[in-house]
Amino acid sequence: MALQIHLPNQQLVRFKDADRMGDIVDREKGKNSMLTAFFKKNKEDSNVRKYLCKDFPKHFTWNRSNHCWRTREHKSMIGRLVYANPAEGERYYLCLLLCHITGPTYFEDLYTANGVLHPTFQKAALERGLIETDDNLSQCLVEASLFQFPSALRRLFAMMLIFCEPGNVRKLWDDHYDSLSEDYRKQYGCVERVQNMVLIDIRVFLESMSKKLSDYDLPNVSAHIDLQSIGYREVQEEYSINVENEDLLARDSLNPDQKFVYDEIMRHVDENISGVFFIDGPGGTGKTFLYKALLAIIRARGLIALATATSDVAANNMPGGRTAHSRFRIPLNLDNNSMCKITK
Ligand SMILES: Nc1ncnc2c1ncn2[C@@H]1O[C@H](COP(=O)(O)OP(=O)(O)OP(=O)(O)O)[C@@H](O)[C@H]1O
Repeated sequence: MALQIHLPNQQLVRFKDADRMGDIVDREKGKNSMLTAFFKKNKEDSNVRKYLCKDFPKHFTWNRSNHCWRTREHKSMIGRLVYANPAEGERYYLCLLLCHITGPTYFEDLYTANGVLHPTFQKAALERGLIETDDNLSQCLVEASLFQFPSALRRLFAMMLIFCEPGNVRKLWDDHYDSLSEDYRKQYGCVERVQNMVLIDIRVFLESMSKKLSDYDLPNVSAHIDLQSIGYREVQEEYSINVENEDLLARDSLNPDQKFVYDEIMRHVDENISGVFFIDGPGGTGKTFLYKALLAIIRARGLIALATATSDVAANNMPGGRTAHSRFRIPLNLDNNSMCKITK
């Protein structure tokens, strides 16, 4: 049985389109979720406090109509918590705490570590030693700065923000600002401009992963900075894709079918004619080989070729490949008015 985990006052509420807001509130007011009922049970009965949240279903059954836990009489049941991804932030830390703390009676018990009430579950998890400090991230940036260009470091920094949830983003930024901005500091004298350029680079990476700079405790980009530079960065990113010699030479070893497609597409490029092509063939017949040859020749001419695929695995097979959702910022939930945002 999977236990639904939610942040304080964010339990799942089901309602029909026609339901009135007031009725929904009245109906849900006194209702316990699996989690709040778990707290309640712990509060009422000190004997059950020895169980972790995930083990609760082994000993209790969930009564759907009364929204409470009842002692399990017969069959055994294996419980589990619903999966939470580190990128979910606080919900992830709540799950982590619930996997280690027995008998909480309120959310406050989980916010508390070493007798201190912390403002976030993340801080409480950190104080309890359940997560590592940012030292490892900091160490990683120090190591990377020894052999990576600042542009790669900025990408790494953005990746850390998205996937590693640093506890103190501002400190990480302050500690590594010199390495993150090294190239811009050499080119430009204006301190404000350098900071803006570093932030805009990070913002581009974050936005390509559907995150915002404002989601993190980082300085703001000055309002007067040229917003076109975001588009400019994307163009720069495309121009910086390395063209492998092997892919350039692939043109000479295309088989007749591949050559036919290659010539047709390149004719459109050469004569600047728009066109849409659909290349199909059984697995292993050389479609990717052909795409690589096309991408290489177009990029070697100083033109931009965006390589996208619907899956990450397929995108990674092409140099500079990205998923279409990430590249064109395609919303996950589509309706008739959905639009993609990509700067031209
Ligand atoms: N003209 C060619 N000359 C030499 N090797 C080729 C040629 N075409 C394809 N190959 C090789 O054949 C193998 C399969 O090709 P590729 O991965 O391009 O196929 P695919 O059609 O994209 O497959 P899938 O649909 O499974 O992704 C690769 O190792 C590729 O390098």
